[in-house]
Amino acid sequence: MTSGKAVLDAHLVVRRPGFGLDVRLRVGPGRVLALLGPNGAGKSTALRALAGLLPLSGGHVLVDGGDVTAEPAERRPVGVVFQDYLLFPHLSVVENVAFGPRCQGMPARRARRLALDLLAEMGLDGCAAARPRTLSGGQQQRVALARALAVRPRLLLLDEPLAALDAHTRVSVRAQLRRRLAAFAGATVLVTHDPLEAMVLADRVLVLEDGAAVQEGTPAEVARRPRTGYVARLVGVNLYRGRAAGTRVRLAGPPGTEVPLTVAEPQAGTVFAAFPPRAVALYRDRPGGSPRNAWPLTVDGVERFGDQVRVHLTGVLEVSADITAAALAELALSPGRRVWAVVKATEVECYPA
Ligand SMILES: Nc1ncnc2c1ncn2[C@@H]1O[C@H](COP(=O)(O)OP(=O)(O)OP(=O)(O)O)[C@@H](O)[C@H]1O
Repeated sequence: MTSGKAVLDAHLVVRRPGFGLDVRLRVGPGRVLALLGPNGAGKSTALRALAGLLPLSGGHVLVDGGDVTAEPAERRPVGVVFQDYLLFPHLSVVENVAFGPRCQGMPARRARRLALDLLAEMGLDGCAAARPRTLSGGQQQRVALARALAVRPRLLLLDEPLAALDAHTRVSVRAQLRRRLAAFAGATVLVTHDPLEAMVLADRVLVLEDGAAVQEGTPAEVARRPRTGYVARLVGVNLYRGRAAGTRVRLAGPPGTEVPLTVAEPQAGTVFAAFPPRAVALYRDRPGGSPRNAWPLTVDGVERFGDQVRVHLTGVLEVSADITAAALAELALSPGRRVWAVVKATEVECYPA
């Protein structure tokens, strides 16, 4: 969000030898922001700074307009779900959930009642007396979420919330988590390096690389118009930079060369041009009808995904193409083979850089 009342308004500056984080975050009521980025980008550092577990070198953290920058973790209206949940192994599930409210001074009976209500909401009533380690990964994740919500936070922080789960469990827990987050009235910041998790769970995505925000937008905007090679690879699109004059774009090719590209909508100046691998058609010989975006390239590698095949091509451009297994056999593609790659102008997304 860019205007209106923010639950979270933060400028996080952290400096340590060899690494600097400098990022601004605004999240409105009921909204979910995903911090997406590669290993070492600073995602966990940002989350720990928001939680008050790491001092800031500069900047501020405002929650509902109140300055909590100098407040210790336990005095902030913040609930945290850590990557490996960090449930207390010697406490029962209900005691785990009641722990935060007890620390805040709530009488034991009320804290227990609140914890039982939260567990019931999460479909965990039957597990209240159990020890956390006897639960499944998905159940532990829900206990961790209930524990974070028990302190009635205004800001919910989730660190790689699904990373500890196996792929099968992750799908169902992701859907449940999405529903829980939709019901939460405060602001949520979640950290992930899984683009699907960011796309499914968040309203907005902020991409962090090397301690700085390189892109922010809705999941659809980020996926459709990536602005860095990291994002393009994540969402699986071919991304180039070039200079546009009308519908003609000159892409930077190998050093000292330019590769012409035709796009559908006129543009001017420095642009990004992106197209998905499924938009690339491959031919053994130069196709007739002289399509304008046709490049002779060399097959560099072939990967199979079920009955789809991703072909990596090199030459004047690096291009990924998705074709069917049948097309792969028909074209007899293998590394080193020369092919023509063709992309329609209407398939290219072109936007200012
Ligand atoms: N406690 C620490 N002390 C010193 N340096 C640290 C500490 N924790 C992380 N770093 C360094 O700070 C930088 C940012 O790390 P951070 O863990 O925030 O990145 P991340 O985006 O969360 O990565 P990952 O996805 O691997 O968890 C990295 O260079 C990392 O090596």
